[in-house]
Amino acid sequence: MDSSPTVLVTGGAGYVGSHTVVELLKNSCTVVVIDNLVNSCKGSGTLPVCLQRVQDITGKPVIFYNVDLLDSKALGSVFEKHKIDLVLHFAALKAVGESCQIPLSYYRNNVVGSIVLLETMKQYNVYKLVYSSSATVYGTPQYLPFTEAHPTGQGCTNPYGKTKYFVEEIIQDLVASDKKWSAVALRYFNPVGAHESGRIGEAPQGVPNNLMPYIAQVAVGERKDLKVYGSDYDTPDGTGVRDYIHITDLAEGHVKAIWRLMKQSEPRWQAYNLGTGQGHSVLEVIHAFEEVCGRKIPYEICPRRPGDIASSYADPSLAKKELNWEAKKSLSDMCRDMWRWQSQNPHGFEEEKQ
Ligand SMILES: NC(=O)c1ccc[n+]([C@@H]2O[C@H](COP(=O)([O-])OP(=O)(O)OC[C@H]3O[C@@H](n4cnc5c(N)ncnc54)[C@H](O)[C@@H]3O)[C@@H](O)[C@H]2O)c1
Ligand SMILES: O=c1ccn([C@@H]2O[C@H](COP(=O)(O)OP(=O)(O)O[C@H]3O[C@H](CO)[C@H](O)[C@H](O)[C@H]3O)[C@@H](O)[C@H]2O)c(=O)[nH]1
Repeated sequence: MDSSPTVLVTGGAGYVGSHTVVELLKNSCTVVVIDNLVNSCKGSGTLPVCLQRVQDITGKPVIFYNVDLLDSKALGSVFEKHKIDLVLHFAALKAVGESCQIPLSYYRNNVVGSIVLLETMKQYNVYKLVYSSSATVYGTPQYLPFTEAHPTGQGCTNPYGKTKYFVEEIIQDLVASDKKWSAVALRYFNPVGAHESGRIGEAPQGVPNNLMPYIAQVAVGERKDLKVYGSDYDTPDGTGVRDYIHITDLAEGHVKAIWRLMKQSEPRWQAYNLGTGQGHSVLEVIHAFEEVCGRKIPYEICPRRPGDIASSYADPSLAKKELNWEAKKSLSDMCRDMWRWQSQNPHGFEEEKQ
């Protein structure tokens, strides 16, 4: 990195945020995290456990504030205390099923929360933003692989997905309104795995919604068997195909995005796909996981999960061209690191909770 910016990371105690903080510290950034801990590890000291472990991994300090995005006064006081150069905005609620039950909470937290953040940034003359978006904004594929030019918003079937789309639109309007702003939306495909140290990883509260954490909990004996949602899709083996991406590769994509924003002279908006470009079926993931953990993953074939699509994978070439980023790690690497994290921390960060 040319210079070493001070980066505000919203939601930095979460899964993607904590892994990205490691990469930021490795790249000599000063990191200020805000998180209200609604979906993260807790802690006994001044730092949540996951960020204590980030400090152990990197040997560098993390500045942390337990602040809710919706609390504009508390948020403003963080901007008062630190000269922020750029914001990475991860904080959001992300459970698809829950978003259908409590949509207003999702719109308030993810959309209003983002607006409060953008207003505060403007108030403190901070105009550079990296936004955590999702391949979910593409909805049902009109073609594959998804390019950034694929239509967005039309097939978003749940409130969570709509919040990701709406915030992208809000940011684009803002960038168009004032040339001081520049923003990058990173559209993640399916982030999985854990830091190679096995010290930080994804720790879902309750029953995992996503495939890889569920498989890992079956492997470690926390759950009996996996339900495979559908075997009659139009895919090579009939099960759903996704573009799984190692969390460390994803985290590195954020550093590349920062680099670009720091250098960029023209104000602009750009979305980038962060994926490997390769799809893997549910059965392929199960078998890859069995290889690394040396255990059988019992599963049963069940009906399709409502709202699921058959296949989703990225064309990641724009990120390679413009960010000089590409995913390096294989499905086997993802499973190996996931297994190390899960087997060393069968209850996530819980042992160290108060
Ligand atoms: N993990 C995925 O599969 C995935 C895929 C696509 C996009 N994303 C996006 O990436 C971002 C991070 O996802 P994640 O998997 O790390 O989720 P996560 O739940 O692990 O992390 C989000 C963090 O934000 C915090 N948070 C939520 N609302 C907040 C608020 N109002 N104020 C302060 N903090 C708040 C939570 O406590 C949590 O620590 C989200 O925006 C999500 O929509 C995630
Ligand atoms: O217990 C499970 C869980 C999942 N699956 C299957 O595994 C595949 C992956 O499912 P995930 O829930 O892990 O991931 P999704 O692609 O459905 O969704 C994730 O990626 C999307 C982006 O593409 C959105 O960001 C969304 O919020 C996020 O959960 C799908 O075919 C799904 O049907 C199972 O068979 N059993």
